[in-house]
Amino acid sequence: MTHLINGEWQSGQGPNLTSYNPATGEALWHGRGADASQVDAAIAAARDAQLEWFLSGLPARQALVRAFKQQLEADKGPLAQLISEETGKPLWETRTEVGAMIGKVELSITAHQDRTGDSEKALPLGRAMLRHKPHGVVAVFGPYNFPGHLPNGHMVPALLAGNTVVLKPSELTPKVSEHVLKLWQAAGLPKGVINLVQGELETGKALASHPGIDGLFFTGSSRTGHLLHQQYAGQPGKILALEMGGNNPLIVREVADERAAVHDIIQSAFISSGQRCTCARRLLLPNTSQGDALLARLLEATKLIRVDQPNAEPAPFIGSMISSEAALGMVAAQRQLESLGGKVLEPLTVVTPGTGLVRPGIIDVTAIESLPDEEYFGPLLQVIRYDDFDQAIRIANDTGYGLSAGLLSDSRAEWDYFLPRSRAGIVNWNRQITGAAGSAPFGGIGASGNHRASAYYAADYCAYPVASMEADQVVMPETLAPGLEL
Ligand SMILES: NC(=O)C1=CN([C@@H]2O[C@H](COP(=O)(O)OP(=O)(O)OC[C@H]3O[C@@H](n4cnc5c(N)ncnc54)[C@H](O)[C@@H]3O)[C@@H](O)[C@H]2O)C=CC1
Ligand SMILES: O=C(O)CCC(=O)N[C@@H](CCC(=O)O)C(=O)O
Repeated sequence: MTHLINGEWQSGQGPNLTSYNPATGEALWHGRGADASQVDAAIAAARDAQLEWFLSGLPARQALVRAFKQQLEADKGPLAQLISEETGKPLWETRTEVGAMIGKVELSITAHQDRTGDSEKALPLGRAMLRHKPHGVVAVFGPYNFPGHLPNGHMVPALLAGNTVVLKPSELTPKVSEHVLKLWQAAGLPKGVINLVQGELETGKALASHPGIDGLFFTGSSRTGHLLHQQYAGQPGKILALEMGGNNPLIVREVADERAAVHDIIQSAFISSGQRCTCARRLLLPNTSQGDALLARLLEATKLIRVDQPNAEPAPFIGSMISSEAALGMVAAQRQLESLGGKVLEPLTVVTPGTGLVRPGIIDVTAIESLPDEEYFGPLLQVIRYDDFDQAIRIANDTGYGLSAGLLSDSRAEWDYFLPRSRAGIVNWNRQITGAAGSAPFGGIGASGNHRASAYYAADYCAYPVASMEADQVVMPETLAPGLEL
């Protein structure tokens, strides 16, 4: 059974859907996508459940998400194993993904109170109250790279605020979503409060364009986010939160600890096989002998990165990309950059044909006159050599995206110079640019997002403020406005 609608598991009525273990090519899960009538039914179920869910009160909603957290804690081994099988990410990494899902619960409870809590101020006659209300029924779209953590990052705050949810996960990771929904059910999920519709484009479009949703929370590619924005046009009353990709720069200046700099570069560029929206795509290195030395050391360290089956011992740093098609796409991207004048320094190569296992690559693109402003979503790092800091900052900002950016420099003055000039929502100094904290807001500008940051600020887009002036009785004011006689 594939879809959870109104508390019942159903088979799909849409096209066939299969998911694979990308590290082996083995099929993992079969089903059929939800067709438009099932999307309709999911939205109707969410609508029917919504008021009761909101009126159940914050303590009851907190109790459900905490019960879900307990289910996650009891199931963390199997869930990490499943995420690893369906995404190809190493087990150590999927364990951290499940840890992030668990951590999201208390963080979201705190954020809900902090960002959207109630408050009261005394007025001469009565009081001014601030409360927040849920939007109603919200659609959540998730990507494949964190199939547990990223949809969870929208759903937990949405539920706490009193919304009901229709989740459309990535078609590449349906098994993880089905499993997670079973944990929600084991936690006592009331029927209709979360509905799961699986499927590809047809399901996604039916959900995104449905007049019955009050909000759409999307994490995924910039291309899809832009399409959704167009579909949403003309509905100013509805909330749309877009978390999209990036073409993220990392600038290196003078650093004493070269080994630490190489570590931060590798963690920024290649973690999760480069399949993080925050990954560094462009490394800006000075045109100096220190820049040469750092590059040589980076190339050496990149050759030594262990790429292997996700559950191999000793553990690999990276496992498989999401699919063999994605791996071939990265080979094609490298070829394209090469044809434009890029020089391959360390080739990105497919390890086992027919799988998503690829070795990370590094390409010098300094000579390319018009470098494509593309997010190549995989382990391919573009190196750009620069002459001075201002030029480096100009190149770093020469992108329509604006998700993450970083500076590796032992100079505080350089950080103070960089920070106000950088154009991104996440800007780090002497830290890798991946691995953002859930206790901070998370989002980008330009083609990376629409100023509805998630993580700690997800609470903001899950509810709207209601301001009330209240008094316990109707009372006559002491003075009347001019011209009134009563
Ligand atoms: N800023 C952020 O927080 C993050 C951004 N991402 C970005 O996500 C991308 C990788 O994830 P993908 O799963 O490939 O993203 P994607 O954009 O292909 O898909 C995301 C979701 O949208 C659905 N979808 C695709 N086309 C649609 C359409 N025309 N109408 C309605 N729904 C549609 C998909 O089925 C999936 O559920 C990368 O670009 C990455 O940078 C990933 C993680 C975090
Ligand atoms: O939402 C949060 O709790 C923090 C955001 C987060 O987890 N970011 C990760 C992954 C984002 C991605 O690429 O999918 C990161 O910054 O590495």
